Amino acid sequence: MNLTIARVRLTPVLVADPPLLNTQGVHQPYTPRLIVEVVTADGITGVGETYGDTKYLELARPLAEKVTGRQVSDLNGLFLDADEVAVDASRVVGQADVGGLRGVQTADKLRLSVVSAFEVACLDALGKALGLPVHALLGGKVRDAVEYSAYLFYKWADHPAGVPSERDDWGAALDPAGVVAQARIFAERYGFTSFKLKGGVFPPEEEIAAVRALAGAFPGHPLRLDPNGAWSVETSLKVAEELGDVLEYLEDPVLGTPAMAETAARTGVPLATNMCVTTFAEIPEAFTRGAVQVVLSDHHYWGGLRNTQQLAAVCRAFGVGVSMHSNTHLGISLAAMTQVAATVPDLHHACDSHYPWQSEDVLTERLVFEGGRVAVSDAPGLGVELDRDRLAFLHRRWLDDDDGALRDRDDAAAMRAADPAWVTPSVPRW
Ligand SMILES: O=C([O-])C(=O)C[C@H](O)[C@@H](O)C(=O)[O-]
Ligand SMILES: [Mg+2]
Repeated sequence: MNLTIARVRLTPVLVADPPLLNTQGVHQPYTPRLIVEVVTADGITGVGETYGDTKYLELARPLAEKVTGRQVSDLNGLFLDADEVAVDASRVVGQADVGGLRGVQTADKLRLSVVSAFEVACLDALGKALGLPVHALLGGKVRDAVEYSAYLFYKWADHPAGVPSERDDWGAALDPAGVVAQARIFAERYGFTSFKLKGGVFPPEEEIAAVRALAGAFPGHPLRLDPNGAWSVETSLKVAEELGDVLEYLEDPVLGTPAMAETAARTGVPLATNMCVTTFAEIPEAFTRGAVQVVLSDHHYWGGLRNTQQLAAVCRAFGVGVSMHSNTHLGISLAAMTQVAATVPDLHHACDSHYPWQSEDVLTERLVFEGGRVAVSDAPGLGVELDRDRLAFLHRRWLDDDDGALRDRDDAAAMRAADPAWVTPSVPRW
């Protein structure tokens, strides 16, 4: 068996995204993703996926050259290669990813976000070569299905008039009744039993009312609210007091570890994060100060599936819970999330997934949620197959975006299509 990486194919794509609102603005009608394929000398292809914005592509290209010739089993070597890829300082100095929705931006985090897709692709290829599922390469599954939560968004019915986009059938959700209606669709279509509302869009009283309405419609179900750091400590404490009886956790109510620590010290409501702890370097301060009770891992920026396992082990040592963050990903990443989540013993919260919002995919068969869960595939590798026609179609859309307006996610720019005066709000917004 020859496991040498003979070539790497990088395919940036643009996939349809509905008009989902967050504190920065609104999702653009198409969002960039990067599909990574590693092909072994024996012709086995492994697939991975990550963020597709230009700064990720810029690193993926030299990394693809560097790893050619390595074994797909040489995952540690892959990370050494990634360490050597130069990052343009202007990409990270003073930058925060997607206007701050995913925490600090550092050169290492950028590298990890890219190499994670290569790691997943290598594991997929290795699993296919050995006839083993990825979870077996990670030590074996401890569960047969992984639970996900419904990811509710405030949402317009359509993208602004005149902006090319794909229609979706979700309708608008701009008030408590709309949020509950959206949650019912999630429950009916996918069987989700826990619900996360992306907040930071409307004044906190309106979002409190929406969560109350959800609690009334789904009594006893776990609920979460995530304003992406849009609130002050005092506002966060008020929300915690008003919703403490129905919240599983509050996610990133305030920005930064000091403010999270202050909030955590003054409420019994657990705090979760995918913003103040997004790298190993941020763990010591946050954990010793008790700033977070749940870390939402994201295998893309934490640097792959094995780093996700390591993060879970560190969290276990500190008595901090672990779950998963998600962002406009396709089926390859959902399969990867499911494979690694299946191996994490203490996974006590349903994972986030944007997948139901992504009507387009690059797979021959979409992954399925049943009873809010994705079954853990035991097929070799990730257990997914690329649909080359779909991949080519979505790549063609990326190529056709010749002014590059959609190649870098910009929620504030998308908002300006509806409201030309929109500027990214400074935080705390409330
Ligand atoms: O949990 C989160 O904070 C996210 O998923 C961040 C994302 O960027 C989300 O807010 C979005 O896509 O609008
Ligand atoms: Mg979040």
